[in-house]
Amino acid sequence: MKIIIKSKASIVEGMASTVRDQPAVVLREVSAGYARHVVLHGVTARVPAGRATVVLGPNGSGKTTLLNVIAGVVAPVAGSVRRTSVRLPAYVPQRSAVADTLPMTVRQAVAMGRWARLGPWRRQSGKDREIVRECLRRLAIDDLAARQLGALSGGQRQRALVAQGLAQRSDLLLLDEPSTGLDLGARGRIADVLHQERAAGRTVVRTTHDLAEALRADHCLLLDEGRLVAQGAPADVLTEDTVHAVWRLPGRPVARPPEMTNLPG
Ligand SMILES: Nc1ncnc2c1ncn2[C@@H]1O[C@H](COP(=O)(O)OP(=O)(O)OP(=O)(O)O)[C@@H](O)[C@H]1O
Repeated sequence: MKIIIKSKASIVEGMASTVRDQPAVVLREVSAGYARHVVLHGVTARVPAGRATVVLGPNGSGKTTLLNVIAGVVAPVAGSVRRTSVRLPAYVPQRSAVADTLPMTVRQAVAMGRWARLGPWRRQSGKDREIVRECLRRLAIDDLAARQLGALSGGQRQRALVAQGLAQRSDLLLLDEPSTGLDLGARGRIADVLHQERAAGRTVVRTTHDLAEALRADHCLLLDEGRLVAQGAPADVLTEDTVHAVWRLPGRPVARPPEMTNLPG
């Protein structure tokens, strides 16, 4: 294992075993954004299969955009994205991205996770209904199943969105800040569920602002101003120096954030 941090035109390489795992997603020189606004610049990264990966970076660094690119919601303007998963990824957006006014119950919202698998008449089978019940149970929201989604608290709604993601039964689960703003109980519940998904061999990728949570993941992608500045085992990537540099924290003599120019694999 090694990590190298140099200044401009430098290399930050977390040579953890995770980077040698089979990839679930490979991005090569990806640039992407919205209309004429390019947000990601030449991102080359790997997401190891069957592992938990966190995407970190300051506000506006491009975490959601990267997740959108992996999900296929945003197409790159340059570079390539290769997903090895057979199924479409399950994407759990930030709850602020979901309208409060959606006229549906929690059960209906979770059942939407089955839509891609339903037949032409969108009729749920007994198995679909069982999967929905199971996902409601796993997120401890079965007692809220008949409530309107818009009438829930932020934390309850977040759990409903995660349940919808699980209901898709994808082998690649993408979550945008699933724990932000949640109380300890809700965070713990979501952490447990994601841990179980990973233990079942699924690939879990989530964005977060929580360093402690990030350090518990297997793999970390660190973004700064739309560029990948480090990837590897979280303990190797999230060193004090790197964190101070990327988040521009005061009290450290780091002139500028490191820039990744070379990647393993
Ligand atoms: N739909 C959009 N249209 C135009 N620009 C967008 C859109 N979504 C995001 N952006 C811009 O892209 C840049 C990166 O945003 P993104 O949401 O990917 O960052 P982030 O790292 O997830 O931020 P945060 O930590 O605040 O959630 C920002 O400058 C943002 O204003």
